[in-house]
Amino acid sequence: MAYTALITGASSGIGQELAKIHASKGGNLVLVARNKIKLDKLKSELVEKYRISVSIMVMDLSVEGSAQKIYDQTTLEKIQIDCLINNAGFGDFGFFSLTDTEKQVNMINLNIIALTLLTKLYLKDMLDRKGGRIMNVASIAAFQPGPKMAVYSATKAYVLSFSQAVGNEVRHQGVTITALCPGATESGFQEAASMQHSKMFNKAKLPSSKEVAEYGYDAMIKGRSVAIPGFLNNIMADAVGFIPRNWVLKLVRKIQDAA
Ligand SMILES: NC(=O)C1=CN([C@@H]2O[C@H](COP(=O)(O)OP(=O)(O)OC[C@H]3O[C@@H](n4cnc5c(N)ncnc54)[C@H](OP(=O)(O)O)[C@@H]3O)[C@@H](O)[C@H]2O)C=CC1
Ligand SMILES: N[C@@H](C=O)C(=O)O
Repeated sequence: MAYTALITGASSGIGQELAKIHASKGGNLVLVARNKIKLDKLKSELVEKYRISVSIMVMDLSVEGSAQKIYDQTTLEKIQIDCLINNAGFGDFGFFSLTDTEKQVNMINLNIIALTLLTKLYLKDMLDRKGGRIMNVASIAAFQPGPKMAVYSATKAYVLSFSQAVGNEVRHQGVTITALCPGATESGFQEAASMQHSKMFNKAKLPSSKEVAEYGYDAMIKGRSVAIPGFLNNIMADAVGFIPRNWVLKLVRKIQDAA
């Protein structure tokens, strides 16, 4: 029986690439996002190429009750989710006092609430079966506070902390939880976060969504707790623990001011 992965945010970027990787290994898919056209296109491509089963669920995960609806649908269709990838997320660049309140709240609902509830719902079934893989997509932004992306960085710090803690709780029960912490990556993220002109994203060469997805998928299959693509991102994540906190804040602010 093919291994089924549910991937949120599969219509673009890292999530779309994760779907392609899983399909290439013969895995079935449940793809969740808001953009039906993109999901239908990806489904057709993957079914045609790999002869796998692909279900799509068009859902705004920032809306209350959406996680339960997804779980209820896969249960109704008797789709066993062997691998849950909570990838959907977005950022918002700017001073907190000036950002749009609704967008900030939606970010918390998506990046934290939906991720937490989907983990809660599917983890129970995985524990009952004594088997399963979960990947929660955090960020390198999780390792320190982020002036001018204060809420986003805080949501990713939650994802990292939550994933490591629950992963430890279930570590001998056949289920692993991996927190993927990418740095700036080529995807639709920068447009959604109003960072199209950010120097952070206009560097000569950013890793592609495909590269990040390949790294993350491999780490998830190996059951690694934290996966940080990129040598410099790993150095940064480790260094933060040794640098005085106010220095870290000043450094991040300097980077964001240049963004
Ligand atoms: N790119 C980067 O620099 C980095 C990204 N990340 C994280 O990686 C993850 C993937 O982002 P990335 O691929 O880069 O960006 P993209 O913008 O390309 O993809 C984001 C995905 O999330 C989905 N999504 C957004 N809002 C919602 C919503 N309300 N309900 C359901 N799905 C939603 C989008 O689909 P749709 O619009 O169809 O709903 C899309 O498929 C995010 O969690 C992001 O925080 C972490 C570090 C760096
Ligand atoms: N996309 C980046 C934010 O600026 C990140 O999440 O690291």
